[in-house]
Amino acid sequence: MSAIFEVQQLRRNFGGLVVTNDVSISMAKGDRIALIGPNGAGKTTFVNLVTGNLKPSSGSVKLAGEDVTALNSMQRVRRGLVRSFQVTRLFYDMTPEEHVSLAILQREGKSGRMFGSHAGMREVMEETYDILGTLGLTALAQSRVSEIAYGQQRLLEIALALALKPKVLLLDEPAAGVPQSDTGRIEQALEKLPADLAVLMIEHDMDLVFRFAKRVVVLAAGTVIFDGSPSDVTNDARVREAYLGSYANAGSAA
Ligand SMILES: Nc1ncnc2c1ncn2[C@@H]1O[C@H](COP(=O)(O)OP(=O)(O)OP(=O)(O)O)[C@@H](O)[C@H]1O
Repeated sequence: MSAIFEVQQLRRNFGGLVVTNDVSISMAKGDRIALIGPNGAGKTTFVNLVTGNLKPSSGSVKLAGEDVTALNSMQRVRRGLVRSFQVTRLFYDMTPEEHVSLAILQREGKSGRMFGSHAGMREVMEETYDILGTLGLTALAQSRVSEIAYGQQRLLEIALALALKPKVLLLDEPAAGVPQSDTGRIEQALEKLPADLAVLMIEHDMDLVFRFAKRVVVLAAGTVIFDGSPSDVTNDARVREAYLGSYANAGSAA
């Protein structure tokens, strides 16, 4: 199958430090990939390079065959390369329904005006409730964000990303800060993401990684040291070494 998303030889130096070392990753429609690695491996830097928040020293990013390396992050979003929003960008006095419908209107370049037409409004509301349903948020559609649990706020971030109609969705630690008792809800929501959407997830919660991912890519010191099946990753000698090294150095690991 042809790649919907192709990163080739992406490299980023900070002074003499190579933080992203010629990373290549290719994704087809419907892929479910987890990007893991010890603390400081370069995962966040990689996502920032891919989204256009950071300029690479060399290498390229292609989306649906188009080279987007020279485009800024908004231009990439418009073409379908979307990263989940951060909870800090939610408005606590607004409802999930308002957040998602406004994101759809923004995508359509119609911020607010479409509410003038009944047909237009109905379409926006149908799409809003489809997306909220996918993420299990329908019952909370009209609650204030300040009243809903943190795990559900994180699901709303993903809802906002879906409202932008992504081809490729980058999820930055969707379970971070979520109590263990609520991670099942995140897992169920991720299972219901559109089947043809390509999803790359950075996550430290290994249970979630193993349940979600069909493929795991491991970064260590900016380099891809493993790209393969979840069943093989735990037995890979380089991966074990990278994690053991990070335990020894930092006392913790992803
Ligand atoms: N702007 C910068 N200038 C210099 N060094 C940087 C900069 N940004 C990141 N680094 C370094 O790049 C390395 C990778 O950092 P990055 O945050 O991408 O790792 P990470 O895998 O996301 O880590 P974590 O899992 O802890 O979030 C680290 O050594 C970090 O100190």
